[in-house]
Parts: sequence; structure tokens; C-alpha cells
Amino acid sequence: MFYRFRNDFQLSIITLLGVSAVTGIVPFAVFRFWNGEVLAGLLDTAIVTLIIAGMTYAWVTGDSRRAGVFMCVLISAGAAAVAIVIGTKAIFWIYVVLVTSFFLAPPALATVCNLLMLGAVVLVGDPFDQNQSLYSFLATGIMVSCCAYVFGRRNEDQRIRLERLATHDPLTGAKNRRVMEEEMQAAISTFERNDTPHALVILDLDHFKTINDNHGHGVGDVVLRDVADLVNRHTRLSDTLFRFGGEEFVLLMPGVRPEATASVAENLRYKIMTELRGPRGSRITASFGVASLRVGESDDLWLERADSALYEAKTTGRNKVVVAERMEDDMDDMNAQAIVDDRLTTAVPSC
Ligand SMILES: Nc1nc2c(ncn2[C@@H]2O[C@H](COP(=O)(O)OP(=O)(O)OP(=O)(O)O)[C@@H](O)[C@H]2O)c(=O)[nH]1
Repeated sequence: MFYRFRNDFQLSIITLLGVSAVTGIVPFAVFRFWNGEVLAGLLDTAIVTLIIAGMTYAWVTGDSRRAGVFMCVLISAGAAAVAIVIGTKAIFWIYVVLVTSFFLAPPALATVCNLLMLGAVVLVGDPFDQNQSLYSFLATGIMVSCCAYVFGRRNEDQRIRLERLATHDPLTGAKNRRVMEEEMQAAISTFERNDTPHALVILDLDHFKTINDNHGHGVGDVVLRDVADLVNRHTRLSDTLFRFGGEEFVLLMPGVRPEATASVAENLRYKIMTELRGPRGSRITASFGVASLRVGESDDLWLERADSALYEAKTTGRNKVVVAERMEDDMDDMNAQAIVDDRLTTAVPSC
């Protein structure tokens, strides 16, 4: 629980809001019922209840983004409603909401909620008896919103940048190995749930070391980037490319039936060989190992089978595609043949 609290900023804000709502708004609700302000008391109670529901949803589902959007809309509408019902006494809450909404929702949505809230308070509630107070309220409200917007925008940009750094390889833009493990697990769950076939392709550039050694690492980097671009251009949007290691990439392809995997990989092999050019127009080639996900298979075993197929492609000439299932069938045939030969030699003793 503490781990989630520390690692999910939005969840921590939602929780803080939930705890503040209980400790801060409940006494007001009680006080309002006590004072005979039944409508305001009911409003406070509804707001606290919905905030607690949003907080519970975030903790149970882990979907703190959706919960944040819900809370932002809720507290904006709630604060506006309370200000309309009880007038200027509730105006201070508006400032709390103007800032908090940027912690809960994306900046654009928070801005819209803030403007709607200010508009509703001024146009529907009309809580100010002097124009000067009205203008002060609007001016300070908009100023607070602008400052919070700048902060929220910056915060959002940094979050997106950090998220990208944590999930993508900076050189090629392909996703990294950590994400690959998560997405392979998700693929296994989808396969078990609704039988959607999945193929895994490992591709490894041939003799890449020679490019680095002869032309330098900078040139090697350009080749790696070109390979990632080419693969992304020639695969579906639902396919995901990961950088597995130095010059090794993994492609996860949902919805590709086992009998079609070879031709998909063969197409990529051909495109790399014919469209990519290395330094001084030299040819770039890659070897491929392909494996389709099997029932009950773990991600480690699936990857291991694709890796063995790649090894076979490397050791039998490179610039080729080896399909794990075919390789395994061939090995089974060879083993069966060896058993038959063995039986024959033991049944017919040599003279
Ligand atoms: N330019 C560049 N080179 C890298 C990067 N990561 C790994 N490498 C290089 O990739 C090369 C991999 O060499 P090997 O594992 O021998 O593979 P290979 O030369 O392609 O040989 P085969 O795979 O057997 O065909 C090494 O020279 C590494 O230094 C990188 O990010 N940029």
C-alpha cells in the first residue's frame, strides 16, 4: 500500500483529498444540518460520499487517472453548487478547488472545469452585492487558474517525459525490455482469455560488430535507428517493437496465426535486405527467430523458443527466418528416425 502511495502521485492526491474531505467537510455538513441549512448539509454529505467513492475506486481498480477526472468534475460542480446555495460564505472553497483540479485532471480539463465553476457561481449564484467584489472574485479566480495551469502543464510534460524515459530506448524509440516483459504477460492473459494468437519475432542484425569496428559507433547507431524505423513502417499499429539488447529487437504481434508468422518475418527480412543501406551503400541483413504462443506457456519459455530459433538462423547461414515450431517438428522427426535406426541396429546384430 505504501509503495502504491509513493509511486502513484495522482493516487496520493486523491487519497489526500478523500481524507481532507472527511475531516474538513464533515464538520461543516453537521454544522449546517444543526443550523437548519438542510440543502447545504445534504450537498456537503453528497460531496463527501462521492469523494470517498472516487477514492475507493482508485484504490480498488488502480485506475487513478479516471478517478482523478471524476474527482475534478465532482469537486468543481460541488463547490459551485455550495457557493450558489449558501453564497459568499462558501467562496473560499472555490480557491481550494481552482488549484486542486490541476492535481487531479489533465490541465485542459481542469481549466474547463474551473471556468465553468467560476461562470456558474457568478451567473447562477450571483453571490456579490457589489460589482467591485464580483470583479475581484473573477480576477483572483482567473489569476489562480492561470498560475495553476502553468504549473499543471509543466507537471504533465515532465510526467510524460519521465514515463517515456522509463519505458523506451532513447536511441531507437522502441520500447525497452521491462515493458516487453509486461506486454508479454498481458499477451499471455489475452491468449488464455479469448484465444487470440500471438507471435514473437526476435531479429538480430548480422555482423553488426563489423559496422561498428569499421565505421564507428555513431554509424552503428544510425543503422539501429533505421532498422527500428523500417520495422515500425512495415508492421501493424497493434504490433510492438522492443529493443532487447545491443543489435537485437523483439517484435510482439497479436492476432497473427502460427501459419502466417513465417511470411510476416520473411517480409521484414526482405525489406531490411533490400531497403536498408549501411555505410557506403553496404547491405544490411538480419536473422530471425519466430515462435507462436502455446497453451500454458510462460513468457520465459516463449522467448526461449524464439531465441533458439534465432540461434539456429545464425548458425545455419544468417539472413534467414527460422520458425521455432518447424524446427521443433524437424527435431522430433530426427529423434524418431534415430530411435527407429537404433532399434534396427539392435534388432539386426552385425556379423
Ligand atoms: N553502435 C552501437 N553498437 C552497439 C550498441 N549496442 C551494442 N552494440 C554493438 O553490437 C555489436 C554486437 O556484436 P556481436 O554480438 O558480435 O554480433 P554481430 O557482430 O552482429 O554478429 P552476429 O550477430 O553473430 O551476426 C557489438 O559490437 C556491440 O558493441 C549500440 O547501442 N550502438
